[in-house]
Amino acid sequence: MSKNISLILMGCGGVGRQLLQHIVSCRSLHAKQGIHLRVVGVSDSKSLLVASDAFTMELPDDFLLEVCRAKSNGASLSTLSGYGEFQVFTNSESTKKIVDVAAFLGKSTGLALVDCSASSDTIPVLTQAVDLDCCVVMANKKPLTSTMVGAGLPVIASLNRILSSGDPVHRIIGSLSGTLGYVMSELEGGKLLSQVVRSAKNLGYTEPDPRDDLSGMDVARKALILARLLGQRINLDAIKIESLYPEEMAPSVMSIEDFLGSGLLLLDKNIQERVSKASLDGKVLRYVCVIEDSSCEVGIQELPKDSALGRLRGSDNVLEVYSRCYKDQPLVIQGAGAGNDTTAAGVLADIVDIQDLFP
Ligand SMILES: NC(=O)C1=CN([C@@H]2O[C@H](COP(=O)(O)OP(=O)(O)OC[C@H]3O[C@@H](n4cnc5c(N)ncnc54)[C@H](OP(=O)(O)O)[C@@H]3O)[C@@H](O)[C@H]2O)C=CC1
Ligand SMILES: N[C@@H](CC=O)C(=O)O
Repeated sequence: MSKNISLILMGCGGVGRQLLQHIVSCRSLHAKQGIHLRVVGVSDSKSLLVASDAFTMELPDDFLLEVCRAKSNGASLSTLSGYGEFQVFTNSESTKKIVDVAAFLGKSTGLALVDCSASSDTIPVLTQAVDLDCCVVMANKKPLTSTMVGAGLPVIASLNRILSSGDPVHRIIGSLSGTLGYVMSELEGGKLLSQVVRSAKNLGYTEPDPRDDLSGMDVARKALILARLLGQRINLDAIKIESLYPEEMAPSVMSIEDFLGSGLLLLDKNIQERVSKASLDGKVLRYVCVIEDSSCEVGIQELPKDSALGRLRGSDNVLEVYSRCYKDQPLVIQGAGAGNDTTAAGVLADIVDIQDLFP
């Protein structure tokens, strides 16, 4: 008999939909592993669909695939009402219902809230769910306690392993943004910033608003998660962050359409000059986070072309970890750092990892 892992998925964008597809396609693998992922609810920014009786029922696989189809076509989840045995809740009702289900399942069968949104609006419900003995698994970094640093890469798991062996980590330098890794490496080939940012968005690497990446905020959130893991007691405002666009192009001033259409073009020249200047010294630009002792900062650095970070291509993340054991030669973690498939696979691995917390 399989162990059931009940879950509610919040967010059916690129990552959330891919996660549902992975869950469905891994059914026989999971059956061999003695587990069954029971999806009892899914939500987007406007609605929640939840099995009529979350204790005994789940959303069937054909319905989960229908959710993926509808959401890829840009429809809201509420358009699926009438498809099967589930209830539909909207806006504030959704939060209340998730908390109800969490209260009911948290202490009985167990429940994981899986946050694949890109919103900080989920924080209150996540907090309440944890208080109700539920687990949380997050691709979303806005709650700042996510396990999602480096998309599907084993960054946090590796650091936890080093730290728990008593090996103190004293420095981390890394390119932790799939978007900015891709952007910086493509600029070397002479492409324009405006061109490569649009490609990164089309490839699914960027946040819904690419300014979340270009401002350095997405990297800063990941850096904060790592800095805290190393014991730094800091908040985001303690991190020095270099933004790649000026204040007058901030989301509060300029719409995303204007930014992508005209704002970005104004940034092309400056960054091209920086790329050319670095190249004269045999260097390349990389947007990195540097965490050491009690400091944490994120921004552009000129790095040797033939270093691990300098060789980075595409949306890879590269992280160099220096500790007592990895003193002269760092531990290097590298691989795809963005993309729906790899990120959803990482989320799925995190869900499977918490199976021991379910009865
Ligand atoms: N894509 C990647 O490579 C990586 C992404 N991540 C993280 O994964 C998360 C998801 O990314 P991605 O799928 O690309 O983003 P998308 O913008 O494609 O999807 C976001 C989803 O969240 C939904 N949503 C927004 N607010 C809420 C809310 N309050 N409650 C429930 N759902 C909500 C949106 O609803 P609606 O459909 O109605 O708009 C949408 O379905 C982000 O936090 C991102 O930082 C992490 C690592 C890599
Ligand atoms: N927008 C992010 C997605 C993953 O966190 C990135 O580019 O790294």
